[in-house]
Amino acid sequence: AGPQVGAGANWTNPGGDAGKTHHSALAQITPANVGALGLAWQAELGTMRGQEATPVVVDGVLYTSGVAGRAYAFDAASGRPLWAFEPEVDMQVNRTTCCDMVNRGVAVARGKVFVASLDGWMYALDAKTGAVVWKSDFIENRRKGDNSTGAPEVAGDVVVIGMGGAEYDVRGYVTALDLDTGKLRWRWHVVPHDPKLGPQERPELEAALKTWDPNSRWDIGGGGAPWDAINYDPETGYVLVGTGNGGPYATSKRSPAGGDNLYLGTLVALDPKTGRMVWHYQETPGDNWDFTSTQPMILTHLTIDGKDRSVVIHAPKNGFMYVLDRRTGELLRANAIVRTNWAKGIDAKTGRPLLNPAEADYTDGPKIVFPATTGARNWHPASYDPATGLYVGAVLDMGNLIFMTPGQKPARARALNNDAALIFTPDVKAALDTLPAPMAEAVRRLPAYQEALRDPGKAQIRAIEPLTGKTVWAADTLGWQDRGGVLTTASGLTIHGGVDGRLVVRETATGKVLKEIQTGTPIMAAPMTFMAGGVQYIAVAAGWGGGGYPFVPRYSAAYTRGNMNRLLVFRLGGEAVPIPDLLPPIEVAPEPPAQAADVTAETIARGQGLFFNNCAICHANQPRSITPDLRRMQPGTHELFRQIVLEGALVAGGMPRWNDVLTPGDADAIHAYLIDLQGKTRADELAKQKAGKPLDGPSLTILSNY
Ligand SMILES: O=C(O)c1cc(C(=O)O)c2c(n1)C(=O)C(=O)c1cc(C(=O)O)[nH]c1-2
Ligand SMILES: [Ca+2]
Repeated sequence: AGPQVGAGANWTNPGGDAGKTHHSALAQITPANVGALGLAWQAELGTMRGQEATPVVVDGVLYTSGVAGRAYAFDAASGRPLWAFEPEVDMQVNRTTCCDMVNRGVAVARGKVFVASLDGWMYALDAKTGAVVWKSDFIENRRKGDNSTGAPEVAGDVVVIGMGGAEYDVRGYVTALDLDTGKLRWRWHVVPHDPKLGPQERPELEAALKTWDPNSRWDIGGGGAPWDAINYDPETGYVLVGTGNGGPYATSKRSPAGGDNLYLGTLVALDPKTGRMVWHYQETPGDNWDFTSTQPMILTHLTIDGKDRSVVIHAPKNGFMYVLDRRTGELLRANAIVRTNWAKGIDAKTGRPLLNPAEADYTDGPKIVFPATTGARNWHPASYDPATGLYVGAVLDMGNLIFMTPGQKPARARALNNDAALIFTPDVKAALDTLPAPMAEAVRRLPAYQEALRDPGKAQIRAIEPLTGKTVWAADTLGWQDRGGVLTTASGLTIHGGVDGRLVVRETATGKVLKEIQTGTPIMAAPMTFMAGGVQYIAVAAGWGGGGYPFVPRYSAAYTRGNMNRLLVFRLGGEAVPIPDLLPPIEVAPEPPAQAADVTAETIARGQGLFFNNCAICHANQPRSITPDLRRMQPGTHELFRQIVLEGALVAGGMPRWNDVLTPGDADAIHAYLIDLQGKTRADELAKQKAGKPLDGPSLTILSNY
């Protein structure tokens, strides 16, 4: 492939073109006529979980994926459904999914559509019928918390897929399966295994081992899960992979003697024939902060110091924007795009960050670290527009308070082992009152606390010069949970969504808004564009979810109108989008049943501990959460509580069974805690109702663990 041209009539993979630039060469829709943009067709996806996939269009057929690895095919012009596929998913996997049941897209090649299910099976479907041609289990160790949310990537005659679970107990890897048969061709592990178990699988892992304490927490797995970005680069023939964060989070727990802990937080180039590593560049040596490098990559050409260079542009979670030579991994540029206090910069000579442990190592006490674990960037695809030279994407300039409990704990199988608590800077001030007094005092003394008060954070759609990191324009979104994917077109348009349900069209050069369409469903996924029957269309998946999904922001259409997941397709001269009705006001929590006779204050306290250890990552107990608000359980749910928690009575709906870790006594203690909480919630809400106040006040503090 030569210089970047962008996608044409077809949009052949979720990134659009071979470089995954999310840029289109199409120009039928222009700044002059975009005022006439309206709905061409829509498809309801029958779920209220998140949508993150960018659709693919090949010769008039639109293929895409949805919740837990469902796949769909539509006639791209008319929206006529051609087929739909729903994998049989073992919902026990939800015990180790940090960030909802999302899926980021399909691959299409050789008459087949490839999609990976949440529980780690690759499905090759007949592109014409949706029938399963083969399926292949790509999880290495089913006793661990491995799962899958990413899109498969075709590289020659293999399909490559990553996995997730680095907040739990996994050792990360990518897997290559034979395109025609699904047979395992190779696997590349991100981090070494316990050296006591014998030689490493590959020479590059023997090299990596030298950067780990021999007494690392191998039992927890080390992490590194490459859960999103994988790019096959036809120009070099390499597969580029962005690897994930360390597990547990803190280096001092994971690898007590320190070290870079290769290949965490790294871009690696692999040979797709063998899986052998060709080069690597570690963006976050010795990751402490869930700084994954799994964020989407863009492959293009840039003129640097007068020379044309084949580059990868990468802005991972850690707050820097990197430009690397994609043949060699040589660092060409690195600039901070947000506040970063974990590193003072990147040394251009060595390519290494200038680490700042005084401000960011939380081994001996709480720290406020910029950026937050949510990342300066996350999975939301950005776009590179070659005409203006602008990288346009969602950027979050925010930090978090991070702290951990002292000492080492035993690993818990298929459970959270990240061992760090997080409070985002917009909530830090309010949250200090809930912390033990000495910790709150320590936080108040941090220089970064003043910074958090001065500017708790902002989320923006920004246009950035990749070589300088300089922002050319920025548009505020509604809050840190309002982040979205971006499309640019050769006609000078930038298109993105908002979680309040708007589709926004801007002028790429200036950011000026040219058109807004209210859809009534939150839009986080990236819009894409294609031609069918001589007409240019713009398609986007709509639905709130992903990391932090149980905390539905008040400003999102998920909160005000439900979260009716849809695929929305637009064209010039289209119609108004049908908008879902407003939800009725929240009702007072129903009266809970009486506590069992033997319940004491200790039972309730024990139940609360168990709840926060096992349940709270999904059940945030927020009004209008996607997972049930357990302060509002109906009598029937209370009656079935043990069956639901221990026997899997609601497993089909996504609620796993827990009888392997919780005893009936534990389940009863959790129930006692929830009955107590429901009673208090009801009393509080009755008082509010009496005072004529709304029941859903300002958003509660977010204490996240992902
Ligand atoms: O470490 C991991 O294995 C892992 C997996 C995932 C995922 O698979 O979605 C996310 C993260 N980490 C993560 O740190 C993160 O911020 C995140 C956001 C999202 C999302 O879909 O919104 N997924 C994930
Ligand atoms: Ca993670």
